[in-house]
Amino acid sequence: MARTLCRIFKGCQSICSLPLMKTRLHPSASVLLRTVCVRRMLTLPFRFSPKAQDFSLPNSSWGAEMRQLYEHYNSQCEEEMKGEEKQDWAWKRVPSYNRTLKHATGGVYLSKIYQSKARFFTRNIKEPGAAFEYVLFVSKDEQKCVCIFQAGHLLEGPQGSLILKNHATAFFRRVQEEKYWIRYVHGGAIATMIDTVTVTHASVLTLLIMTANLNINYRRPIPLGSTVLIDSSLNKTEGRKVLISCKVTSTDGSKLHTEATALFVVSRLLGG
Ligand SMILES: CCCCCCCC/C=C\CCCCCCCC(=O)SCCNC(=O)CCNC(=O)[C@H](O)C(C)(C)COP(=O)(O)OP(=O)(O)OC[C@H]1O[C@@H](n2cnc3c(N)ncnc32)[C@H](O)[C@@H]1OP(=O)(O)O
Repeated sequence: MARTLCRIFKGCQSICSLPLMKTRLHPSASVLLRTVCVRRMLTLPFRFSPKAQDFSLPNSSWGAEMRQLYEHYNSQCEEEMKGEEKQDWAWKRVPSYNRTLKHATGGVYLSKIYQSKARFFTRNIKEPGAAFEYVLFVSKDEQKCVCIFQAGHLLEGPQGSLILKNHATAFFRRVQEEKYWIRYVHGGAIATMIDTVTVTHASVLTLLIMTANLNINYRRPIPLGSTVLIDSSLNKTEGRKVLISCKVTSTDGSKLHTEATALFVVSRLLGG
């Protein structure tokens, strides 16, 4: 018992010594310190063990569209990193792990307590491409975040028909044929991705936040297996509140699938 408590204490000490934890907001938390945030983001990968698997890297399940978009944004990151001035990047890919606590330096003691069957919700399916396949990029000025999301078969929601209304007769004749049905992504899965993207965006701006409100309008269903873009933009910050809006569109931007606003509240620990 005493040894366990000692371990917990040491674990807390080492976690609190992370650069992340050293960052403090002004008590009012109304001013978001851009320079601090940029420095934090640039040092992000070093807080994690090199053994951790980064799930935001391409894998065999990625379709052509997903790869193409990844190359597009990733090349913008690389271009900026080629130069001597490493801080002058336009976009940065956000690494993604399935066990944040385990792989965060110093987090080992905490993860032992939870004996770590715990997995990050969007990264808890082993089979690549089966569920949430995504990669996030944040922009240099921290006002924008973009996510390329490929929705896997385990995210099945409602079913719909490929047949247009004016072809209804043909549709009813062939209603038995499976090929006339299409599966769409579950609304809860879409909400999860919106929460993930907007919370990541808000995390770039400040620390220790919670989603307080998520308001979603589903405009057009997302076909299962398809790739979409999730764009988030900062609306405003007000005291401890960070308001972000988000759109889910087709990859060419022509179809609006979902739009949302999210409110995050900074923890009282930081916000006073
Ligand atoms: C290179 C990149 C680097 C970044 C890398 C980062 C990676 C990150 C990636 C991955 C990690 C992400 C992990 C995923 C997590 C996903 C997010 C979630 O799922 S969070 C779980 C669901 N949310 C909850 O369980 C909250 C439960 N609610 C609460 O705990 C409290 O209600 C809380 C904290 C939200 C607020 O409580 P109070 O006591 O601190 O604050 P009060 O005084 O109530 O509110 C403060 C202000 O906010 C307004 N407010 C609060 N709730 C509101 C609401 N629902 N609607 C509108 N306004 C609200 C209030 O009216 C008040 O406004 P006035 O200051 O008076 O102007």
